[in-house]
Amino acid sequence: MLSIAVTGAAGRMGGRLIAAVQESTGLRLGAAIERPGHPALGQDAGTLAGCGPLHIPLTDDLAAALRHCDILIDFTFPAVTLENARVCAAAGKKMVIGSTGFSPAQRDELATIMRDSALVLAPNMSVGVNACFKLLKEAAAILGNGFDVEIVELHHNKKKDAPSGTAVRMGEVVAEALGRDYNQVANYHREGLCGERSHEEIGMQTVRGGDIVGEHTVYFIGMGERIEISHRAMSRDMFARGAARACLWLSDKERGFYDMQDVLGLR
Ligand SMILES: NC(=O)C1=CN([C@@H]2O[C@H](COP(=O)(O)OP(=O)(O)OC[C@H]3O[C@@H](n4cnc5c(N)ncnc54)[C@H](OP(=O)(O)O)[C@@H]3O)[C@@H](O)[C@H]2O)C=CC1
Ligand SMILES: O=C(O)C1=N[C@H](C(=O)O)C[C@H](O)C1
Repeated sequence: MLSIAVTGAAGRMGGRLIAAVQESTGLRLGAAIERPGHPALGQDAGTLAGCGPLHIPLTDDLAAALRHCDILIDFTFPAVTLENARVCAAAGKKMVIGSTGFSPAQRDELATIMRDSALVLAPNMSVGVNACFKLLKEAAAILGNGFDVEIVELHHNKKKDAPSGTAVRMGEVVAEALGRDYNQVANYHREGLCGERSHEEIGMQTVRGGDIVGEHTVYFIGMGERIEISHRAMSRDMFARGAARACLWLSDKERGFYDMQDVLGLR
């Protein structure tokens, strides 16, 4: 039985992660961590997550919590994740990371911090979105350069990063399949007399509002026809179940930097 620690335990994903861990054969919650000063500190993690008392109070002491845990699941924010990774690396523990919004430099820093351990980092842990990554690669390869690519993502009004990590990964997958450099061709902003669309660019559009869990559509727009590949998340549970699955998959990995394509055998 693997003992799992969850950071950001009182957050939107935190509760779903605790429930998914408790529901997974082979996993049990070992600790739930929140930031120092959080009003939920001391409350029972299971009760907070809505899955009944687990007699595990929320703590702000990650290092102490990790002593009796095997893997940390971290869905927080890049700067917090990097701090948590340092504590994990020092304790020789593995990580499953769902935080989004890492800069390339932060991603490199994470790889350096965790070089002697094993981690799964993925902007989206759902099976559906990971299947979409494969479909997008195939679609881009078939359609080639004859179609303009635009990506639109919709999320709730509390989301802090834009565009979503999933939308960026979708853009990277399509760009790579078309032989383009995503960082050169991504266009995040059109306003005023901005000129005609270049053929190579990939437009990235962000919508924020209400309680939308997460929706992504990639448009391949040609002359006289259009293909749309869409994913709609109806709840956060499949992200959490993906993270639990990643923990089980990591159990026999000593070191390495993986993502959900590895976990799901889609590479
Ligand atoms: N990979 C995937 O499949 C998915 C990824 N995500 C990503 O997960 C991340 C979190 O999303 P969401 O749950 O909606 O965000 P929330 O803001 O609801 O949750 C983040 C939690 O982390 C807490 N926190 C802040 N600092 C620390 C700290 N030092 N130690 C422990 N906890 C801390 C926050 O506390 P406080 O609010 O008080 O600051 C909050 O409770 C985002 O980056 C999001 O994009 C989301 C869904 C799926
Ligand atoms: O913040 C969220 O909510 C989500 N974030 C992830 C992302 O940025 O891609 C995944 C999911 O769409 C929900």
